[in-house]
Amino acid sequence: MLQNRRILIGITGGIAAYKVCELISSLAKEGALVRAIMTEGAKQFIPPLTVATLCRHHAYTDQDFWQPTHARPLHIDLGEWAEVLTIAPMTANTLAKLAHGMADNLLTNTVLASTCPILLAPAMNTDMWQQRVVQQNWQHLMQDRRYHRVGPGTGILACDRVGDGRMAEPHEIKATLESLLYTGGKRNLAGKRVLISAGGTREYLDPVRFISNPSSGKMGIALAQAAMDRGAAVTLVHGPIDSRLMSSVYGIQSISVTSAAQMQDAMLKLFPAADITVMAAAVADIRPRSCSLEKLPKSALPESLPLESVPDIVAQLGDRKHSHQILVGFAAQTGDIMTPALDKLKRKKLDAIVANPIDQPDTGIGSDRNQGIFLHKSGNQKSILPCTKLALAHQLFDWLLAQ
Ligand SMILES: Cc1cc2nc3c(=O)[nH]c(=O)nc-3n(C[C@H](O)[C@H](O)[C@H](O)COP(=O)(O)O)c2cc1C
Ligand SMILES: CC(C)(COP(=O)(O)O)[C@@H](O)C(=O)NCCC(=O)NCCS
Ligand SMILES: [Mg+2]
Repeated sequence: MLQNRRILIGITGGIAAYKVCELISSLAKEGALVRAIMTEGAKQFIPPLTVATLCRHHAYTDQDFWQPTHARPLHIDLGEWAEVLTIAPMTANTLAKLAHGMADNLLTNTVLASTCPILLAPAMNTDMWQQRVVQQNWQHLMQDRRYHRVGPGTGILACDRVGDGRMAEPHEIKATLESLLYTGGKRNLAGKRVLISAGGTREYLDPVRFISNPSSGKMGIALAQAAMDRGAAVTLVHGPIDSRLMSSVYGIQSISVTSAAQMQDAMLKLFPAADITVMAAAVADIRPRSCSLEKLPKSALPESLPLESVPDIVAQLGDRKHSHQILVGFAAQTGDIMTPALDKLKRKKLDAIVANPIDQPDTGIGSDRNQGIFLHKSGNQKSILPCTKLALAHQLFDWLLAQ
Protein backbone atom coordinates (compact mmCIF):
# COMPACT_ATOMS: atom_id res chain seq x y z
CA MET A 1 0.00 0.00 0.00
CA LEU A 2 2.89 2.37 0.76
CA GLN A 3 5.46 1.23 -1.80
CA ASN A 4 6.56 4.24 -3.92
CA ARG A 5 3.76 6.43 -2.60
CA ARG A 6 4.73 10.11 -2.31
CA ILE A 7 4.19 11.39 1.22
CA LEU A 8 5.10 14.94 2.25
CA ILE A 9 5.47 15.60 5.97
CA GLY A 10 5.30 19.11 7.41
CA ILE A 11 6.97 19.31 10.80
CA THR A 12 6.24 22.32 13.01
CA GLY A 13 7.73 23.58 16.26
CA GLY A 14 6.28 21.41 19.00
CA ILE A 15 7.93 19.00 21.39
CA ALA A 16 6.01 16.14 19.74
CA ALA A 17 8.27 16.66 16.68
CA TYR A 18 10.65 14.04 18.06
CA LYS A 19 7.99 11.40 17.52
CA VAL A 20 7.58 12.15 13.84
CA CYS A 21 11.02 10.61 13.30
CA GLU A 22 9.44 7.25 14.10
CA LEU A 23 6.65 7.91 11.58
CA ILE A 24 9.15 8.81 8.85
CA SER A 25 11.25 5.77 9.65
CA SER A 26 8.34 3.33 9.45
CA LEU A 27 6.99 4.86 6.23
CA ALA A 28 10.44 4.73 4.60
CA LYS A 29 10.94 1.12 5.67
CA GLU A 30 7.72 0.16 3.89
CA GLY A 31 8.98 1.70 0.67
CA ALA A 32 7.17 5.06 0.75
CA LEU A 33 8.94 8.09 -0.75
CA VAL A 34 9.05 10.56 2.11
CA ARG A 35 9.95 14.26 1.88
CA ALA A 36 9.85 16.62 4.84
CA ILE A 37 9.45 20.37 5.26
CA MET A 38 10.56 21.76 8.61
CA THR A 39 9.55 25.13 10.01
CA GLU A 40 12.13 27.24 11.83
CA GLY A 41 10.38 26.15 15.03
CA ALA A 42 10.72 22.46 14.13
CA LYS A 43 14.49 22.90 13.76
CA GLN A 44 14.65 23.88 17.44
CA PHE A 45 13.37 20.44 18.37
CA ILE A 46 14.95 18.04 15.88
CA PRO A 47 17.93 18.56 13.59
CA PRO A 48 17.30 18.51 9.82
CA LEU A 49 20.13 15.98 9.63
CA THR A 50 18.02 13.42 11.54
CA VAL A 51 14.99 14.06 9.33
CA ALA A 52 17.06 13.93 6.12
CA THR A 53 18.73 10.69 7.12
CA LEU A 54 15.42 9.00 7.93
CA CYS A 55 13.80 10.34 4.72
CA ARG A 56 16.82 9.22 2.68
CA HIS A 57 16.46 12.70 1.16
CA HIS A 58 17.30 16.33 1.85
CA ALA A 59 15.09 17.87 4.58
CA TYR A 60 13.56 21.12 3.29
CA THR A 61 13.64 24.29 5.41
CA ASP A 62 12.96 27.99 4.87
CA GLN A 63 16.55 28.41 3.70
CA ASP A 64 15.64 26.28 0.68
CA PHE A 65 12.50 28.33 0.09
CA TRP A 66 14.52 31.52 -0.49
CA GLN A 67 17.32 29.88 -2.55
CA PRO A 68 17.71 31.46 -6.00
CA THR A 69 18.90 28.15 -7.49
CA HIS A 70 15.55 26.41 -8.10
CA ALA A 71 14.31 26.26 -11.68
CA ARG A 72 10.73 26.37 -10.34
CA PRO A 73 9.59 27.63 -6.97
CA LEU A 74 10.17 24.86 -4.44
CA HIS A 75 6.68 25.10 -2.88
CA ILE A 76 5.12 24.50 -6.31
CA ASP A 77 7.34 21.51 -7.01
CA LEU A 78 6.76 19.95 -3.60
CA GLY A 79 3.01 20.66 -3.74
CA GLU A 80 2.71 18.96 -7.12
CA TRP A 81 4.87 16.06 -6.03
CA ALA A 82 2.86 15.10 -2.93
CA GLU A 83 0.05 12.53 -3.08
CA VAL A 84 -0.74 13.34 0.51
CA LEU A 85 0.57 15.93 2.97
CA THR A 86 0.54 15.47 6.71
CA ILE A 87 1.42 18.13 9.27
CA ALA A 88 2.68 16.39 12.38
CA PRO A 89 2.93 17.79 14.90
CA MET A 90 0.77 20.79 14.04
CA THR A 91 1.25 23.77 16.37
CA ALA A 92 -1.44 26.27 17.34
CA ASN A 93 0.57 28.80 15.35
CA THR A 94 0.54 26.83 12.07
CA LEU A 95 -3.14 25.97 12.61
CA ALA A 96 -3.92 29.71 12.86
CA LYS A 97 -1.99 30.39 9.66
CA LEU A 98 -3.82 27.64 7.75
CA ALA A 99 -7.20 28.79 9.03
CA HIS A 100 -6.50 32.26 7.60
CA GLY A 101 -4.80 31.23 4.39
CA MET A 102 -1.47 32.71 5.40
CA ALA A 103 1.70 31.79 3.55
CA ASP A 104 4.85 33.08 5.23
CA ASN A 105 7.13 30.03 5.11
CA LEU A 106 7.84 27.01 2.89
CA LEU A 107 5.27 24.79 4.61
CA THR A 108 2.30 27.17 4.48
CA ASN A 109 3.14 28.15 0.89
CA THR A 110 3.23 24.46 -0.08
CA VAL A 111 -0.19 23.95 1.53
CA LEU A 112 -1.67 26.72 -0.60
CA ALA A 113 0.15 25.62 -3.73
CA SER A 114 -1.05 21.99 -3.55
CA THR A 115 -4.37 20.20 -3.94
CA CYS A 116 -3.70 16.81 -2.30
CA PRO A 117 -5.50 15.75 0.89
CA ILE A 118 -3.94 17.10 4.08
CA LEU A 119 -3.85 15.17 7.32
CA LEU A 120 -3.45 17.26 10.47
CA ALA A 121 -2.06 15.90 13.74
CA PRO A 122 -2.38 18.72 16.28
CA ALA A 123 -0.24 18.63 19.44
CA MET A 124 -0.24 21.20 22.19
CA ASN A 125 -0.85 21.93 25.85
CA THR A 126 -4.49 21.42 26.91
CA ASP A 127 -5.15 25.10 27.65
CA MET A 128 -3.74 26.01 24.25
CA TRP A 129 -5.91 23.39 22.52
CA GLN A 130 -9.06 24.42 24.39
CA GLN A 131 -8.49 28.14 23.82
CA ARG A 132 -11.56 29.54 22.10
CA VAL A 133 -9.60 31.03 19.22
CA VAL A 134 -7.71 27.76 18.65
CA GLN A 135 -10.98 25.78 18.63
CA GLN A 136 -12.52 28.31 16.25
CA ASN A 137 -9.56 27.94 13.89
CA TRP A 138 -9.79 24.16 14.12
CA GLN A 139 -13.57 24.01 13.49
CA HIS A 140 -13.15 26.42 10.61
CA LEU A 141 -10.45 24.31 8.99
CA MET A 142 -12.38 21.07 9.52
CA GLN A 143 -15.21 22.44 7.36
CA ASP A 144 -12.81 22.39 4.44
CA ARG A 145 -13.04 18.89 2.99
CA ARG A 146 -9.41 18.98 1.98
CA TYR A 147 -8.40 18.61 5.61
CA HIS A 148 -8.53 15.35 7.56
CA ARG A 149 -7.68 14.86 11.20
CA VAL A 150 -5.94 12.38 13.39
CA GLY A 151 -6.15 13.13 17.09
CA PRO A 152 -5.38 14.88 19.27
CA GLY A 153 -5.75 12.30 22.01
CA THR A 154 -5.94 12.66 25.77
CA GLY A 155 -3.00 11.71 27.97
CA ILE A 156 0.19 12.90 29.54
CA LEU A 157 1.72 16.04 28.04
CA ALA A 158 5.26 17.36 28.19
CA CYS A 159 4.21 19.74 31.01
CA ASP A 160 3.22 16.66 33.09
CA ARG A 161 -0.39 17.60 32.77
CA VAL A 162 -2.90 14.95 31.70
CA GLY A 163 -5.43 16.23 29.21
CA ASP A 164 -6.41 16.85 25.59
CA GLY A 165 -3.76 17.88 23.10
CA ARG A 166 -1.55 14.80 22.87
CA MET A 167 -0.39 14.11 19.35
CA ALA A 168 -1.75 10.92 17.77
CA GLU A 169 0.78 8.09 17.96
CA PRO A 170 2.96 7.51 14.88
CA HIS A 171 1.17 4.23 14.02
CA GLU A 172 -2.19 6.01 14.15
CA ILE A 173 -0.97 8.75 11.81
CA LYS A 174 0.40 6.06 9.53
CA ALA A 175 -2.91 4.15 9.42
CA THR A 176 -4.83 7.32 8.53
CA LEU A 177 -2.27 8.21 5.86
CA GLU A 178 -2.69 4.76 4.33
CA SER A 179 -6.46 5.31 4.21
CA LEU A 180 -6.01 8.69 2.55
CA LEU A 181 -3.64 7.23 -0.02
CA TYR A 182 -6.24 4.59 -0.75
CA THR A 183 -9.21 6.95 -1.09
CA GLY A 184 -7.39 10.05 -2.34
CA GLY A 185 -9.36 11.88 0.37
CA LYS A 186 -12.80 10.91 -1.08
CA ARG A 187 -15.51 10.77 1.55
CA ASN A 188 -17.84 8.47 -0.34
CA LEU A 189 -19.57 7.20 2.81
CA ALA A 190 -20.44 10.71 4.05
CA GLY A 191 -23.95 10.74 5.50
CA LYS A 192 -23.98 6.94 5.89
CA ARG A 193 -24.26 5.14 9.21
CA VAL A 194 -21.98 2.13 9.32
CA LEU A 195 -22.28 -0.51 12.04
CA ILE A 196 -19.41 -2.95 12.51
CA SER A 197 -18.86 -5.84 14.88
CA ALA A 198 -15.35 -6.94 15.79
CA GLY A 199 -13.41 -9.42 17.89
CA GLY A 200 -14.36 -12.65 19.56
CA THR A 201 -16.85 -13.23 22.37
CA ARG A 202 -16.38 -15.04 25.67
CA GLU A 203 -18.85 -17.62 26.90
CA TYR A 204 -18.21 -18.14 30.58
CA LEU A 205 -18.46 -21.35 32.55
CA ASP A 206 -17.62 -19.52 35.77
CA PRO A 207 -15.97 -16.14 36.52
CA VAL A 208 -12.53 -17.29 35.32
CA ARG A 209 -13.16 -19.92 32.65
CA PHE A 210 -14.61 -19.31 29.22
CA ILE A 211 -14.88 -20.58 25.65
CA SER A 212 -13.56 -18.15 23.06
CA ASN A 213 -11.44 -17.89 19.91
CA PRO A 214 -8.25 -16.02 18.96
CA SER A 215 -9.97 -13.24 16.96
CA SER A 216 -8.04 -9.99 17.58
CA GLY A 217 -10.67 -7.53 16.33
CA LYS A 218 -8.15 -6.13 13.83
CA MET A 219 -10.38 -6.74 10.79
CA GLY A 220 -13.35 -4.95 12.39
CA ILE A 221 -11.16 -2.05 13.50
CA ALA A 222 -9.72 -1.74 9.98
CA LEU A 223 -13.29 -1.63 8.64
CA ALA A 224 -14.17 1.06 11.20
CA GLN A 225 -11.07 3.05 10.26
CA ALA A 226 -11.81 2.78 6.52
CA ALA A 227 -15.48 3.76 6.97
CA MET A 228 -14.58 6.66 9.27
CA ASP A 229 -11.93 7.93 6.85
CA ARG A 230 -14.60 7.87 4.11
CA GLY A 231 -16.83 10.14 6.17
CA ALA A 232 -19.28 7.61 7.65
CA ALA A 233 -20.72 7.84 11.15
CA VAL A 234 -19.33 4.60 12.56
CA THR A 235 -20.44 2.44 15.47
CA LEU A 236 -18.17 -0.43 16.47
CA VAL A 237 -19.47 -3.19 18.71
CA HIS A 238 -16.51 -5.20 19.89
CA GLY A 239 -15.72 -8.13 22.14
CA PRO A 240 -12.69 -8.10 24.47
CA ILE A 241 -9.81 -6.68 22.41
CA ASP A 242 -6.48 -4.95 23.06
CA SER A 243 -7.53 -1.33 23.68
CA ARG A 244 -4.36 -0.01 21.98
CA LEU A 245 -5.80 -1.27 18.69
CA MET A 246 -8.72 1.11 19.12
CA SER A 247 -6.65 4.24 19.53
CA SER A 248 -6.46 5.14 15.84
CA VAL A 249 -10.21 5.36 15.40
CA TYR A 250 -11.22 8.78 16.66
CA GLY A 251 -14.73 10.05 16.86
CA ILE A 252 -16.48 6.74 16.40
CA GLN A 253 -19.00 5.31 18.83
CA SER A 254 -17.61 2.13 20.36
CA ILE A 255 -19.52 -0.34 22.47
CA SER A 256 -17.66 -2.97 24.41
CA VAL A 257 -19.34 -6.32 25.05
CA THR A 258 -18.14 -9.67 26.38
CA SER A 259 -20.59 -12.44 25.50
CA ALA A 260 -22.48 -13.32 22.33
CA ALA A 261 -25.74 -12.50 24.14
CA GLN A 262 -24.47 -8.97 24.88
CA MET A 263 -23.30 -8.59 21.28
CA GLN A 264 -26.73 -9.72 20.11
CA ASP A 265 -28.47 -7.11 22.30
CA ALA A 266 -26.21 -4.32 21.04
CA MET A 267 -26.44 -5.30 17.37
CA LEU A 268 -30.23 -5.73 17.37
CA LYS A 269 -30.63 -2.32 19.00
CA LEU A 270 -28.27 -0.51 16.62
CA PHE A 271 -29.13 -2.33 13.40
CA PRO A 272 -32.35 -0.44 12.47
CA ALA A 273 -30.44 2.85 12.17
CA ALA A 274 -27.54 1.44 10.14
CA ASP A 275 -27.20 1.86 6.37
CA ILE A 276 -24.34 -0.63 6.13
CA THR A 277 -23.65 -3.37 8.68
CA VAL A 278 -20.55 -5.55 8.54
CA MET A 279 -20.34 -8.50 10.92
CA ALA A 280 -16.62 -9.09 11.26
CA ALA A 281 -16.86 -10.42 14.82
CA ALA A 282 -16.06 -14.04 15.50
CA VAL A 283 -19.13 -14.72 17.62
CA ALA A 284 -19.18 -17.98 19.57
CA ASP A 285 -21.43 -20.69 18.14
CA ILE A 286 -21.66 -22.59 21.42
CA ARG A 287 -21.62 -21.79 25.11
CA PRO A 288 -21.71 -23.75 28.38
CA ARG A 289 -25.32 -24.55 29.20
CA SER A 290 -24.91 -22.93 32.59
CA CYS A 291 -22.58 -20.36 34.09
CA SER A 292 -21.68 -20.43 37.79
CA LEU A 293 -21.48 -17.08 39.57
CA GLU A 294 -18.81 -18.51 41.90
CA LYS A 295 -15.52 -19.96 40.70
CA LEU A 296 -15.98 -23.75 40.49
CA PRO A 297 -13.46 -25.77 42.50
CA LYS A 298 -11.33 -28.04 40.34
CA SER A 299 -13.08 -31.08 41.80
CA ALA A 300 -16.47 -29.72 40.69
CA LEU A 301 -15.47 -29.24 37.04
CA PRO A 302 -17.51 -31.53 34.79
CA GLU A 303 -15.71 -34.27 32.84
CA SER A 304 -17.65 -33.28 29.77
CA LEU A 305 -19.17 -29.85 29.37
CA PRO A 306 -22.87 -29.55 28.53
CA LEU A 307 -23.15 -26.99 25.72
CA GLU A 308 -25.94 -25.13 23.98
CA SER A 309 -25.94 -23.17 20.75
CA VAL A 310 -25.72 -19.39 20.76
CA PRO A 311 -28.37 -17.29 18.96
CA ASP A 312 -27.26 -16.61 15.39
CA ILE A 313 -26.89 -12.81 15.33
CA VAL A 314 -26.24 -12.39 11.61
CA ALA A 315 -29.27 -14.53 10.70
CA GLN A 316 -31.45 -12.38 12.98
CA LEU A 317 -30.17 -9.24 11.29
CA GLY A 318 -30.86 -10.82 7.88
CA ASP A 319 -34.48 -11.43 8.94
CA ARG A 320 -34.92 -7.82 10.09
CA LYS A 321 -33.20 -6.18 7.14
CA HIS A 322 -35.02 -3.52 5.10
CA SER A 323 -34.35 -3.13 1.39
CA HIS A 324 -32.29 0.07 1.81
CA GLN A 325 -29.92 -1.66 4.23
CA ILE A 326 -26.75 -3.51 3.28
CA LEU A 327 -25.70 -6.46 5.43
CA VAL A 328 -22.29 -8.08 5.00
CA GLY A 329 -20.96 -11.16 6.77
CA PHE A 330 -17.60 -12.84 7.06
CA ALA A 331 -17.10 -16.59 6.69
CA ALA A 332 -13.80 -17.75 8.14
CA GLN A 333 -13.06 -21.22 6.81
CA THR A 334 -10.37 -23.82 6.42
CA GLY A 335 -10.14 -25.82 3.18
CA ASP A 336 -12.91 -24.99 0.69
CA ILE A 337 -13.93 -21.41 1.50
CA MET A 338 -16.45 -20.92 -1.31
CA THR A 339 -19.14 -23.53 -0.68
CA PRO A 340 -19.84 -22.71 2.98
CA ALA A 341 -19.65 -18.95 2.28
CA LEU A 342 -22.17 -19.14 -0.57
CA ASP A 343 -24.43 -21.24 1.62
CA LYS A 344 -24.19 -18.71 4.49
CA LEU A 345 -24.82 -15.79 2.09
CA LYS A 346 -28.12 -17.33 1.03
CA ARG A 347 -29.28 -18.90 4.27
CA LYS A 348 -28.73 -15.73 6.33
CA LYS A 349 -30.17 -13.37 3.68
CA LEU A 350 -26.95 -11.34 3.42
CA ASP A 351 -26.19 -8.89 0.63
CA ALA A 352 -22.56 -9.93 0.52
CA ILE A 353 -20.04 -12.10 2.31
CA VAL A 354 -16.28 -12.21 2.60
CA ALA A 355 -15.03 -15.79 2.28
CA ASN A 356 -11.95 -15.77 4.39
CA PRO A 357 -9.31 -18.55 4.51
CA ILE A 358 -7.86 -18.97 7.99
CA ASP A 359 -5.42 -21.75 7.15
CA GLN A 360 -3.01 -19.66 5.06
CA PRO A 361 0.32 -18.38 6.45
CA ASP A 362 0.54 -14.74 7.65
CA THR A 363 -3.10 -13.82 6.95
CA GLY A 364 -6.45 -14.20 8.71
CA ILE A 365 -7.17 -14.44 12.44
CA GLY A 366 -4.88 -12.31 14.60
CA SER A 367 -2.69 -11.21 11.66
CA ASP A 368 -2.40 -7.65 10.30
CA ARG A 369 -3.10 -9.09 6.84
CA ASN A 370 -6.00 -10.83 5.21
CA GLN A 371 -7.21 -12.24 1.90
CA GLY A 372 -10.36 -13.80 0.54
CA ILE A 373 -13.18 -13.62 -1.95
CA PHE A 374 -16.00 -11.07 -1.90
CA LEU A 375 -19.29 -12.72 -2.91
CA HIS A 376 -22.43 -10.72 -3.69
CA LYS A 377 -26.00 -12.01 -3.73
CA SER A 378 -26.15 -10.89 -7.38
CA GLY A 379 -23.47 -13.49 -8.18
CA ASN A 380 -20.68 -10.93 -8.53
CA GLN A 381 -17.37 -12.00 -7.06
CA LYS A 382 -13.97 -10.50 -6.47
CA SER A 383 -10.78 -12.22 -5.29
CA ILE A 384 -8.59 -10.28 -2.90
CA LEU A 385 -4.91 -11.17 -2.74
CA PRO A 386 -3.11 -11.02 0.63
CA CYS A 387 -2.97 -7.38 1.77
CA THR A 388 -3.29 -5.37 4.98
CA LYS A 389 -6.64 -5.58 6.71
CA LEU A 390 -7.06 -1.86 6.05
CA ALA A 391 -6.52 -2.39 2.31
CA LEU A 392 -9.05 -5.23 2.34
CA ALA A 393 -11.53 -2.99 4.20
CA HIS A 394 -11.17 -0.24 1.58
CA GLN A 395 -11.53 -2.73 -1.27
CA LEU A 396 -14.69 -4.07 0.37
CA PHE A 397 -16.32 -0.62 0.64
CA ASP A 398 -15.36 0.29 -2.94
CA TRP A 399 -16.73 -3.01 -4.20
CA LEU A 400 -19.97 -2.71 -2.17
CA LEU A 401 -20.57 0.81 -3.48
CA ALA A 402 -20.07 -0.44 -7.05
CA GLN A 403 -22.67 -3.27 -6.78
C1 LIG B 1 9.67 24.11 24.67
C2 LIG B 1 8.57 24.51 23.75
C3 LIG B 1 7.58 23.61 23.46
C4 LIG B 1 6.54 23.97 22.60
N1 LIG B 1 5.57 23.06 22.31
C5 LIG B 1 4.53 23.42 21.54
C6 LIG B 1 3.50 22.51 21.27
O1 LIG B 1 3.52 21.36 21.69
N2 LIG B 1 2.45 22.93 20.51
C7 LIG B 1 2.38 24.18 20.01
O2 LIG B 1 1.37 24.50 19.38
N3 LIG B 1 3.36 25.06 20.24
C8 LIG B 1 4.44 24.72 20.98
N4 LIG B 1 5.43 25.62 21.21
C9 LIG B 1 5.33 26.97 20.64
C10 LIG B 1 5.77 27.01 19.16
O3 LIG B 1 7.10 26.52 19.02
C11 LIG B 1 5.69 28.44 18.64
O4 LIG B 1 4.35 28.85 18.65
C12 LIG B 1 6.27 28.61 17.26
O5 LIG B 1 6.08 29.93 16.83
C13 LIG B 1 5.63 27.64 16.27
O6 LIG B 1 6.07 27.93 14.97
P1 LIG B 1 5.68 26.98 13.73
O7 LIG B 1 4.23 26.76 13.79
O8 LIG B 1 6.08 27.76 12.54
O9 LIG B 1 6.53 25.77 13.86
C14 LIG B 1 6.51 25.26 22.05
C15 LIG B 1 7.54 26.16 22.32
C16 LIG B 1 8.54 25.80 23.17
C17 LIG B 1 9.64 26.79 23.47
C1 LIG C 1 5.22 15.42 24.22
C2 LIG C 1 4.64 14.10 23.82
C3 LIG C 1 4.90 13.85 22.35
C4 LIG C 1 5.33 13.03 24.66
O1 LIG C 1 4.89 11.78 24.26
P1 LIG C 1 5.34 10.45 25.05
O2 LIG C 1 4.66 10.50 26.39
O3 LIG C 1 4.85 9.29 24.23
O4 LIG C 1 6.84 10.51 25.15
C5 LIG C 1 3.11 14.07 24.10
O5 LIG C 1 2.89 14.32 25.45
C6 LIG C 1 2.33 15.07 23.25
O6 LIG C 1 1.99 14.80 22.12
N1 LIG C 1 2.06 16.24 23.83
C7 LIG C 1 1.42 17.35 23.20
C8 LIG C 1 2.37 18.50 23.04
C9 LIG C 1 2.89 19.06 24.35
O7 LIG C 1 2.94 18.36 25.37
N2 LIG C 1 3.30 20.30 24.27
C10 LIG C 1 3.87 20.99 25.36
C11 LIG C 1 2.85 21.25 26.38
S1 LIG C 1 3.50 22.04 27.75
MG1 LIG D 1 -19.89 -18.05 13.22
